[in-house]
Amino acid sequence: MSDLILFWHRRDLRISDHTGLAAAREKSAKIVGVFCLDPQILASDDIAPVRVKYMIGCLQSLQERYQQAGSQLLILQNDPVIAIPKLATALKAKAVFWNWDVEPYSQTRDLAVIEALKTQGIEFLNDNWDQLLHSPTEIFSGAKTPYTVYTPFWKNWITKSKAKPVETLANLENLTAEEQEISQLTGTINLPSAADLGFIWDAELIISPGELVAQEKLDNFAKSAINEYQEQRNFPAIDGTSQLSAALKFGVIGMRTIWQTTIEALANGNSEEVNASIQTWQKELAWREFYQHAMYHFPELAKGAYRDTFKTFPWQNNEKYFQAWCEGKTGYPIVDAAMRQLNETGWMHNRCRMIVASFLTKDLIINPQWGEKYFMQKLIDGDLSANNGGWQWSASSGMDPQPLRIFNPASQTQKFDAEAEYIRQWIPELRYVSPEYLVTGKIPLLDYYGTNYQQPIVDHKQQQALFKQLYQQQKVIG
Ligand SMILES: Cc1cc2nc3c(=O)[nH]c(=O)nc-3n(C[C@H](O)[C@H](O)[C@H](O)COP(=O)(O)OP(=O)(O)OC[C@H]3O[C@@H](n4cnc5c(N)ncnc54)[C@H](O)[C@@H]3O)c2cc1C
Repeated sequence: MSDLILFWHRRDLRISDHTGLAAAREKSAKIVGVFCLDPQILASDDIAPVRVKYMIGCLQSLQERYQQAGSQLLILQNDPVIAIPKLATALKAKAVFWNWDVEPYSQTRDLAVIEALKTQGIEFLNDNWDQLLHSPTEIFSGAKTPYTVYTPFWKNWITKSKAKPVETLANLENLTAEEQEISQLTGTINLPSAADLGFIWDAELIISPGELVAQEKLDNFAKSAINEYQEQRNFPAIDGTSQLSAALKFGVIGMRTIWQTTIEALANGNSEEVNASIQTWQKELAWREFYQHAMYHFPELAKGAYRDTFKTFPWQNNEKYFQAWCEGKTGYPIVDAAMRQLNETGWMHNRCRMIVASFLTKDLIINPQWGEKYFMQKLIDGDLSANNGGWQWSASSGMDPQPLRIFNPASQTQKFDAEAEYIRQWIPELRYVSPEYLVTGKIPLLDYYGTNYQQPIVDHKQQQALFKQLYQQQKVIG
């Protein structure tokens, strides 16, 4: 009989193209998966019910995938620092394997698990960076320091050779009947629903869970939309992007598989435009890695502004404005449409994420951390590194060298939603207002009476002048 290896899944809910599982499979055929519902994570105040529902769906699919491979995925609901070593000890596991993560909480927790395993004499392997093409310990500047600017990071990152997808887990041995009983006595449970955990999301998921769905999504994207990505990705009324962010957040698809798809697409690309489009998409994948590396090297990013000027910025933090922003009732149609898309579906188009983040910070002069947290409370793909990176970029508080980027909601709409299709989709009360008013945001007074739509809560021109003034003062103080 083979030695038992427990594989602890966290943000890698699949069995295909999985480097940690492949490493475990080289050692033994007896691999049993385990996922621990961590009460500390579930109790934090930035969890989106839609994200939990998606995750539970992915766990269900992972259970099926394990069964097909001949084994199973066990579920625990307890502090992993206690529960994982306890289960491994009870089952006399030879080793516990998992993939390493960049987030500060994960790293502290994992070190505690390692200590507990060591005291039990159980082996562990945790140095796989499955969710990245290149680990944060691989990419450094000429001065051997981590990059703080994206473009030089990309130039270096793209030159590094990338691993091929690894084989899907198969032909496994399962626990014996006796071991099954022991695992139950040690606290394994049936997979609960999101509602059982107290997270209610009644609407249909905008993105179906599971690795087979994610693979299909990738295949469909690679068949057509990737070829026009550069052109189409900025228009929120068009399905021009992959919508793979939730799958990537939970590791429902492997990064090597995604990369390989882009290489094949480039090989089949029949024009310079098509190849430029594919490379633009590759650059987005590199943004994801850049922000994860940044979080690993500068964990203080999770706590607030990176730039000194913004560490003590006099944010006005008007609660009524914040509420209006959250509810999509600012009177700025593009901002409101985007916030309503987020509230109703748990997803928002990237262009709109940038617009609403700029609006919250530069027009409403509200601390970006408020917006960052609200996004985490709503997004199906909410991810600490990407979300923090996006907010710091938009607020000008991050590592980006171009500090004052202020989006004008009207000109953004004219460029990216010129027919106001997106606005009319998400703001039903504006459906019958002429697009020419919606794109400028200058809606005739008469239309407000007919629609009940909110008049603008602030004046963009005035607010951007105020923001610039505060910024200049702050620079002098700083
Ligand atoms: C304020 C703000 C907050 C954001 N919060 C998140 C978040 O919580 N989770 C998240 O995954 N993305 C976040 N993003 C990045 C981006 O908006 C989403 O990744 C993208 O909209 C997801 O759609 P897609 O999968 O169709 O992307 P595509 O355009 O198809 O891109 C492919 C993949 O590349 C990655 N990616 C693309 N753009 C970025 C980016 N700017 N930064 C990091 N990774 C990127 C994502 O994993 C994405 O799935 C945020 C952006 C901003 C401006």
